[in-house]
Amino acid sequence: MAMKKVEFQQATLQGELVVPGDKSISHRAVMLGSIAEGKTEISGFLDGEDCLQTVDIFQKLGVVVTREGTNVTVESPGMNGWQTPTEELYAGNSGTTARLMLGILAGSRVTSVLTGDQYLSKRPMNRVALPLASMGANIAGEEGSNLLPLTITGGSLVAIDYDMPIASAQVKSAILFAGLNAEGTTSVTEQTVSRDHTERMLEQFGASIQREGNTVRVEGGQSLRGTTVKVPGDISSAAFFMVAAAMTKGSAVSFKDVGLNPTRTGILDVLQAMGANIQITEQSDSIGEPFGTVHVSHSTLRGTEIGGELIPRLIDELPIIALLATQAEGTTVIKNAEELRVKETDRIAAVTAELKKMGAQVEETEDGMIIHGPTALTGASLASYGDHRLGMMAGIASLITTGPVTIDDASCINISYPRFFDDLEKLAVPAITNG
Ligand SMILES: O=C(O)C1=C[C@@H](OP(=O)(O)O)[C@@H](O)[C@H](O)C1
Ligand SMILES: C=C(OP(=O)(O)O)C(=O)O
Repeated sequence: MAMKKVEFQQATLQGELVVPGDKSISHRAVMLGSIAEGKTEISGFLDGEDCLQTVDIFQKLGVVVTREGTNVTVESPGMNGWQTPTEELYAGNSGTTARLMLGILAGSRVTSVLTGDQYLSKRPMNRVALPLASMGANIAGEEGSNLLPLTITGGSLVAIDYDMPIASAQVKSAILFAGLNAEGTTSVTEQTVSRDHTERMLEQFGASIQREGNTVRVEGGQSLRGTTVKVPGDISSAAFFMVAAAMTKGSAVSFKDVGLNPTRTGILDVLQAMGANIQITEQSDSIGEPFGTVHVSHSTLRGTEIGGELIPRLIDELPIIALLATQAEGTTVIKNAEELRVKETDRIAAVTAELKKMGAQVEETEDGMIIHGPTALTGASLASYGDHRLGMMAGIASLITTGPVTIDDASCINISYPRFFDDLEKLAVPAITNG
């Protein structure tokens, strides 16, 4: 437990920030690099706990993964050359690791046991285990449980056509990974489009996939070859400081080389709809993923409605968006976000409870929140629930509260943004020196 007191006395944020590498892309680069035969060189890798857990799992499978800071090299014999692990494969707090590994291990030649921390062990795995079972996967829980720990006995799989009942890139990716090893052509159809990093990266590794409308098809039996992956900055991490810059007077921050994949940029749409000043420059997609520099500066904000197809495009940003809404004039409605209830914690209940402790006017609904603003917030003792996004929301809240914010356990922030407080201190200029 690392309790942390944060006091910024209504600071202003100014300067330039290079946020850490994208978490979703970092996981997938190590996964595909390990499935592929040969050498994969990754730069800009996120050295947060979640992605390091993915590295550790492949090392236990006999893949040589070496890391020097944010440069990672993966040397693999290809997935048919993996060794049966002698230890359990521990996914830590990472839902992405657990769900995607189920899809990968199901079609491998090894038997393994996948485990997770106390939070991950409560998160639903049936969303992947059931469609994988219909492909012939052998995944078994303890005494009939469908939660982690799960034993996966790799074996031959058959293709399926899967209509996704929920918008989840983790489910889509798990099925596509399994489809790579299945007999026939697997298709996944989404009602609402979720992040498409898996599809993009499969192509980078030499796989042939077909994308038609909301359907992706992958033919089984393809072999992948190692490649070079450049990971852009994580817009989900940048979102915390984007919100901070938008809501604190006098702030102006530039985010360099941040990922701008359209399936991830819902935060920019919301900031714009709320009246924030945003400019995007230096755009490029030379690395298989669009990226660029985003400039955000303070302005008066108004409430907005967030729901429908926008939700998967900003799902991890909703805790910090809820804080932003407390500073906007009028009402912000967040709906269709019931997926928040099965993240690292129930993020609807947790965000509502923590914002209320600071005096926010926020109401919990079944599938979201209703927030009225603007409200002056007061410092409070906040809980992170072991959830990195809650911990960072509390850290950013300290910029606008009168009095300090105390976070019961801030160590969970290392899951996705180990340098979070360093970056916060680097950008913060005490209001008093700014006049
Ligand atoms: O595929 C991914 O990398 C992720 C997908 C999302 O989860 P769901 O697929 O459960 O929506 C997101 O919340 C998570 O942080 C990362
Ligand atoms: C939900 C998240 O991640 P995961 O599902 O990988 O634990 C997140 O990073 O906010």
